[in-house]
Amino acid sequence: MIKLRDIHKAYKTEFTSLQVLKGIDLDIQEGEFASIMGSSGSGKSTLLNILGILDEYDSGEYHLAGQLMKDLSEKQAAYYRNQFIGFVFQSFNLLNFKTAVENVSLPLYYRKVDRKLRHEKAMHYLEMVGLKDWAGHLPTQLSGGQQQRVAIARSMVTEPKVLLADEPTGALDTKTSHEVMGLFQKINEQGKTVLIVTHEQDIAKVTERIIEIQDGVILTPQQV
Ligand SMILES: Nc1ncnc2c1ncn2[C@@H]1O[C@H](COP(=O)(O)OP(=O)(O)OP(=O)(O)O)[C@@H](O)[C@H]1O
Repeated sequence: MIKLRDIHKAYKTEFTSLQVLKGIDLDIQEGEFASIMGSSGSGKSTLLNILGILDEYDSGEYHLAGQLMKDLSEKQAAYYRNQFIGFVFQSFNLLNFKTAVENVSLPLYYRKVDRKLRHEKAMHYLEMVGLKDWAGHLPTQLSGGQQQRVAIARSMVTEPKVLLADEPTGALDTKTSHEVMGLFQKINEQGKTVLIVTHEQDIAKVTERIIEIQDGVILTPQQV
């Protein structure tokens, strides 16, 4: 599903260049449930943003579902992102003036899905995350864990093949974190490829595979 070869990425300003990814090689098979672990600044989010086609890389190759992701136009990038990727963020990124069901259905609005179908699908995914009865609530009326569930439902509503989550439990307490991880597990069991960035060992342990990143490279199993 995902194949990275010798990926390099630097953040450049006029006078400085910070090399963040220094030759990433990684294969993720369809249906995997994996986490990317590493200390702060090791390049986890940078890597996830490249995987999610939210950012570009400088050199190397990224193949998503057999397709090389390089020099894409805005339109092409949006196409692959919409087609393949769901994204969940640490800070939920919900619209506070929209209800839970409106938040979940928003990606379908952008896809010009008609109102009735949008609502049906959004309700289906809200039910999947256990929030059917909270559909009419605003994010501010929900707990952090509930808000993250809404965000997960929103990421699933377009039926992506790959779900990427950047520190999805970073703003949650331990109990709620494990409930949210249980939800990712359930989503993975339904056949989705799920990749989670975390710096917490006990969160990573929930996944089937832990990928360790250190100073811009992935450690081999022998190094971990
Ligand atoms: N847009 C940017 N412009 C310049 N430097 C950046 C940018 N984004 C990240 N960096 C720098 O790149 C390095 C890696 O950042 P990244 O966010 O990928 O690390 P991380 O492993 O996800 O860290 P954390 O766990 O703290 O989120 C850091 O030194 C960071 O300051």
